[in-house]
Amino acid sequence: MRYHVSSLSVKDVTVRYNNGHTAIHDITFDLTGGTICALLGVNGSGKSTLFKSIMGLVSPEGKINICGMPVDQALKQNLVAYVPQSEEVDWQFPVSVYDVVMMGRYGYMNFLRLPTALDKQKVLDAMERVNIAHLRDRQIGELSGGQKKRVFLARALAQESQIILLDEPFTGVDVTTENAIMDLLKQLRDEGHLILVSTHNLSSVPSFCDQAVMINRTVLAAGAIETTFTSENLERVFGGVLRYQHFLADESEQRKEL
Ligand SMILES: Nc1ncnc2c1ncn2[C@@H]1O[C@H](COP(=O)(O)OP(=O)(O)OP(=O)(O)O)[C@@H](O)[C@H]1O
Repeated sequence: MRYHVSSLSVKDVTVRYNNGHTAIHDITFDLTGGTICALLGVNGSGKSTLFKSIMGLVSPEGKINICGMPVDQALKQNLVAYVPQSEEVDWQFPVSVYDVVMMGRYGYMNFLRLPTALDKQKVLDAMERVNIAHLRDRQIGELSGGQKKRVFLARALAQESQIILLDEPFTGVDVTTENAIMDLLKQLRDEGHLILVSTHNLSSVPSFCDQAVMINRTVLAAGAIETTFTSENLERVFGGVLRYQHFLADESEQRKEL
């Protein structure tokens, strides 16, 4: 049982990569537990860079506070779990589904990494919760896109972190898996977790997210979904891309009427 109130505070965060490119600048927002927040922005707007900053994988200027602690301290306490974009994973790496989910328990083990009975039970529970227990001995490269996503979700569940970051969890998954992932995120939200999820699937955002942070290298809009997920803000963030989506929706409505 954890007694931390989960919170994430990002203040004036700027990331310059080694090639001199400023990927994000002056990003500021605050979130507290029991929420699902969508992180929205076009390709290259800096969503993954922001996740990497929160995970301590890049060193930003500015300040990130997790449950009242600096990033390195929060990571040592297993307070943040990360579900990466599929492109960032080496699927040829020879590990089984069970091995990947067990990685979520590494932060609880000593340097010998010998799992206890509790670690093994948590891994089994996590696999069952996302319905991949039957795949436990499969090599991760031998899975479908949706199954791969579930494996990394299970790793995050096994880690039992208060804060869960998901980078495009719906890319390449079918509608059934997408709904299953959304239901799981809602359950975790109701259990008090703080969930930050980047997605290009705008149509599902209002039905499962409570808040949104919209970025294009810096924050363009942030707040409750009712006040932030407006056509005006979406136009600012997505511009012509969104107009095209509307056009397609209108077209399919017309087809139904014929
Ligand atoms: N390691 C790197 N070195 C230099 N520039 C980088 C690096 N990683 C990302 N960038 C650049 O930083 C910017 C933001 O990239 P990032 O991957 O954070 O965007 P994103 O919003 O996650 O995009 P997408 O929706 O396509 O996944 C882009 O212009 C990208 O080219």
